[in-house]
Amino acid sequence: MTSLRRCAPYLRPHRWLMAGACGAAFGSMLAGLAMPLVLQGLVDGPVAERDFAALPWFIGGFALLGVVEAVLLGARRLLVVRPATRLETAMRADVAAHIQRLPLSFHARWQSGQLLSRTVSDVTEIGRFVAFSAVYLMVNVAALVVGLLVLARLAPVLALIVFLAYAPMVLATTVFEQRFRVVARSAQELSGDLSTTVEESVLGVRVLKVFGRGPETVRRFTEQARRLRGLELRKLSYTAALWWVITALPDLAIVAMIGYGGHSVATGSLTLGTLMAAVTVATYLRWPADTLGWLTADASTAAAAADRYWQVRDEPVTVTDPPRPLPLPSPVRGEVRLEDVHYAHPGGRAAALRGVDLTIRAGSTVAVVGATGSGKSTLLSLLSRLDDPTSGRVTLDGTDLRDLALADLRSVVCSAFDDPVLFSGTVRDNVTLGVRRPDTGPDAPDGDDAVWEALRTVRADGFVSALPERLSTVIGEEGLGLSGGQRQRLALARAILPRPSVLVLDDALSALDVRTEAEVEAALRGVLSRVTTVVAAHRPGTLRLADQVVFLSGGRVAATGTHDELMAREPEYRLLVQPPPEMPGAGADAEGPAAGAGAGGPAGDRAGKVETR
Ligand SMILES: Nc1ncnc2c1ncn2[C@@H]1O[C@H](COP(=O)(O)OP(=O)(O)OP(=O)(O)O)[C@@H](O)[C@H]1O
Repeated sequence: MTSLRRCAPYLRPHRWLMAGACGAAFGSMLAGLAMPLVLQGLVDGPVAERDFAALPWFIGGFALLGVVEAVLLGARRLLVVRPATRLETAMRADVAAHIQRLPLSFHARWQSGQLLSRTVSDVTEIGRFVAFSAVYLMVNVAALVVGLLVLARLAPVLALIVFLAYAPMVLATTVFEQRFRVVARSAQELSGDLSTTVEESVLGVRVLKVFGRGPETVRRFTEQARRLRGLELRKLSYTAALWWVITALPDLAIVAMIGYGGHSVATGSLTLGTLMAAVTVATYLRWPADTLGWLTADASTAAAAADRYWQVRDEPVTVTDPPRPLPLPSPVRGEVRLEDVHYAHPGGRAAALRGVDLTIRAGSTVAVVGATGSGKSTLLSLLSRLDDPTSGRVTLDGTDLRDLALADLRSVVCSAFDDPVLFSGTVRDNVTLGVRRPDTGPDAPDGDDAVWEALRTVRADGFVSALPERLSTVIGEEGLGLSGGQRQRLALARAILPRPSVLVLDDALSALDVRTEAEVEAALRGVLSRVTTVVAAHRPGTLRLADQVVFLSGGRVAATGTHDELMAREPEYRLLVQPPPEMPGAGADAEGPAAGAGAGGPAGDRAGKVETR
C-alpha cells in the first residue's frame, strides 16, 4: 500500500474533487441506510395505527431518499472522472520522461515489454482503483460500521448477530488479500513478458522467418499465454472462495435475525417495524460486504501495479544536468579529451574501458579501431553522455561534459549508429529529429533546403526523390519499407543536419556498398571539414583517410598513429584490418577506398556488396 500512497501527490491538485466524490458516495450511502428507518416508522406508525393520512409523508420520504441516493451516486461518478484520468495521464507522462532520462545501462537491463506494460496497463489499474475502488472501499467499510450502529440502535441483539457473522469476513479478506497480491503481481510480470515476446516477434519477424523459428515463437507466446491464464484462474479461484464466505455469512446472519426477531415479535419484545427495518439494514449491508472481496482484489492489483510503476520510477537517473551548467564555449572548437577514462557496464564481467587517455584535436577525424568487444561503442557512447565514465573524465574544449547542460551538449555532439533507428513518420520528421526548432534556438537549419543538402551529402537525395511523396513520404515503423543502406543514410543525414561540432559515427556506414560508402565519406569530408569526427571503422580505405587511428584492445588504447604507421609497427593491428590474402577483394582495397575491397572482420563481409534497393 506504500506504493499506492506514493501516487497520492498526483491527486493533490484535484483533492477538492476527490473530497466531493467521497462526500457524494458517503451521502448516497447514508440516504440508503436511512430508508430502513423510514420503513420502521411507516410500519410501526401509520400501518400499525391505520393512520392513512400520514402515509403520503412516508412515501414522499422514501422517494426523496431514493432520488438523493441516485443523484449523489451520479455525482460521485462525474466528480471522480477528472482526477482519475488526470492521474493516469500525469503518471504516464512522468514515467515516459523518466525512461527517456535513464542511462543506456538501464535499457540494456530492462525488457521493453515490461516498460510498456508498466506505462500503459499498470497505470490503468491504478487509475481504475482511484476512480472506483478506493472510494468504495472507504465508503463500504464506513457503511458496514454505520449500518451496525443503526442496527445496534434498533435492536442490539440483532446487531450482535450481524457483527458475529461479519467478523470472520475481515479475517477471510486479509488472508485473501495476501494471497491474491502475490498472484496479481506474477500475472502483471507475465503480461509484461508477453508484450516483450510480441514486440520481439514483430521486430524480429525477418530473422524468425528465415530461420523458420516463427512457430517456436508462437509456441513460446502460447506457453506464456497459458501460464497467464493459469494465474488468472488462480486469481479467480481466490476471489470465488472469498465470494463464497462473504455471501454465505450475511445470508446466515439474515436467517438468524429472522429466527430470533420473529420469535421476539411474537413474544412482543420487538415491534414488527423494528424487525423489518433491521432485516432491511442487514440486506442493505450485503452490497458493501459482497463488494469487499473484489474491492480488495482491485486494491491488491493496484498495489502490485503501483509497486511495478515505482520500480521504474525509482531507477536512478545517473546522467543528469549539473546544478549550475556551464555555458558552451563560443564558438565550440570541438576538441575532445578522454582523461584516464574507465567504464564498467553494470553487471558486465569486466571493465569495457580501462584507463583510456586520448586527445582528439578540433576538426580532426579520428578512427577508433579494435576487435569486436574491444570497447569502441562504449567509448563513442561517452562522447554524447549516453552514459558517464565510471571514473576519469571526458572534456569538450576543456570543459567536463558533466558540467554542460545535456541539451547543450547534444546540440553540438551528434551521433549515428550502425543500427539506424527510424521512427514511424515522414522522411522529413526523421531527418530533422536532431534540429532544434526555431523557438528553441536561433537560425535552426530546419528548412527543406537544408534537409535536401544533408540528403545530398549522404547520397540519399536520389532515393528520397524517387519516393512517392519525397520528404513527406511516411516511412513505416523502424523504416522497414527501406533498405538497410537507405535507412543508414537517413540516420546519417539526421546526424549532420544540425551542423554539429563533433560528429560520432559508430559503424554508421556499415550497410553501404563500398562505392557509396567512399562517395559519402568524400562528401562528408567536404561539408564537415571543420567538424571533429570520431568514427568506429574497420575498412582500410576509411582508416587511411583518418588523421589519427586509435587502436583499442581489451578496453585500453593499445596504439595511436596514422593508419600507415600502425600498419608498419603494430602486428596486431595489421592482422585486424588486413584481409587474409585468400579473401576475395584482398589487395584491391589497398588501392583505395572506392576500389571495392573489404577488410578483415565485419567489413570483409561487405566487400563488393551492391545496393539493390
Ligand atoms: N550492456 C552491457 N552490459 C554488460 N556488458 C556490456 C554491455 N554492453 C557491452 N558490454 C561489454 O563491454 C565490452 C565492450 O563492448 P562494446 O560494445 O563497446 O564493444 P565494440 O568494440 O563496440 O564491439 P563491436 O565491434 O562488436 O560493436 C564487451 O566485452 C561487451 O561484452
